[in-house]
Amino acid sequence: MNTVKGKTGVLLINLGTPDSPSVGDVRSYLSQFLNDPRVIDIPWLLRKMLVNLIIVPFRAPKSAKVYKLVWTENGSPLLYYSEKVRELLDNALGGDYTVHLAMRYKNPSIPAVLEEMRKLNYTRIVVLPMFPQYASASTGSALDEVMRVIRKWWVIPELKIISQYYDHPKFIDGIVERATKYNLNDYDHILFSYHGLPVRQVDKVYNDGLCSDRDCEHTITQENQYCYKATCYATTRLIAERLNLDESRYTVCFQSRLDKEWLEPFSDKVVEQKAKEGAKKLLVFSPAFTADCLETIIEIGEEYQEIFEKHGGEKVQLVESLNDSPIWVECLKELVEGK
Ligand SMILES: C=CC1=C(C)c2cc3[nH]c(cc4nc(cc5[nH]c(cc1n2)c(C)c5CCC(=O)O)C(CCC(=O)O)=C4C)c(C)c3C=C
Ligand SMILES: [Fe+2]
Ligand SMILES: [Fe+2]
Repeated sequence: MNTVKGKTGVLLINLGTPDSPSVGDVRSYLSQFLNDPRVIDIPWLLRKMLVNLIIVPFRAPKSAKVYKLVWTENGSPLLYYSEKVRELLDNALGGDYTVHLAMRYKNPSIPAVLEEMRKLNYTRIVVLPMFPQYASASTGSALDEVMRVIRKWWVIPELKIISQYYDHPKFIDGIVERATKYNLNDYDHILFSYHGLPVRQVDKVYNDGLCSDRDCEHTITQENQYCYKATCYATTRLIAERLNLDESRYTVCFQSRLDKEWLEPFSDKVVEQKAKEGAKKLLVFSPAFTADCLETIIEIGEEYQEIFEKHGGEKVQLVESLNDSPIWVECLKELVEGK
């Protein structure tokens, strides 16, 4: 996009996806992603060795196979839906705003999109990552990259940064609306499966002590308001309340772990446990993902289905992400307008 309608530029940011599902493109994506110190937060030399010599070479061919499964004629679902949302939000906001889209990793890149925005001389820029719950590895990294670029500009316009919005009424409405497609009573148990994080990353939110010293499963306070674990549980409580779900009917869990010391309970283990307890049908919400992607379509929709069947279950039903739903666009519009 190289024309400007209004005085405010909105920068939507999502995580990013490989340029294609080829092994080379997946390797290049994983390399950029996992060399980010906010993602693999270990000392520089150790990260370089671990990521470039072990994780990426072994993971790239395996991930490429899975990316081939998720790829459609429109390309990566994550990029496809993010671009649709950009277009819908641009229309919804009207003439005073122009909406741009960038990806934290690969393309369209944050530096390239910001350079386009710089040349448009906006009075104000609103930065809006498409992650409802703050995590340093997602929102923090996207904002870090935006600031790294903008700090070099001669003219720094008015900036508004939106760090999280897990409790925005329209975000919750959007997920509740997705659930209306399903009869909750048809399911033996419901999972709220969030992308996982290393435990040490949530611990770093606190000035002293650990996440486990707090009651992040049950309360949100000024101190834990940016703890990803606390906001995932808070998101779940807000959705469950609206769906009249008793606590005994659902489990919060964390998926996509890279090693053992990640947030628990692990989603794959909960799926297995529920099958062993006799559950036949599971419904799975994934409220950390605003667009369907590899982690929802394949990990939940296919890999968890296999695990569940192997242990006696029948159906794992994924609740579709917000994707390009009108309520999600309204939510983003209200966030930009400061509502
Ligand atoms: C909620 C948002 C996300 C957080 C927080 C996050 C943290 C995080 N992720 C990895 C490692 C991988 N994630 C991968 C894919 C992926 N991750 C997110 C979102 C968050 N990640 C999305 C939306 C996707 C899907 C992208 C797509 O193209 O569909 C992958 C790549 C896939 C694979 O090889 O399995 C990796 C690797 C870490 C290490 C981390 C925090 C420390
Ligand atoms: Fe991830
Ligand atoms: Fe916490």
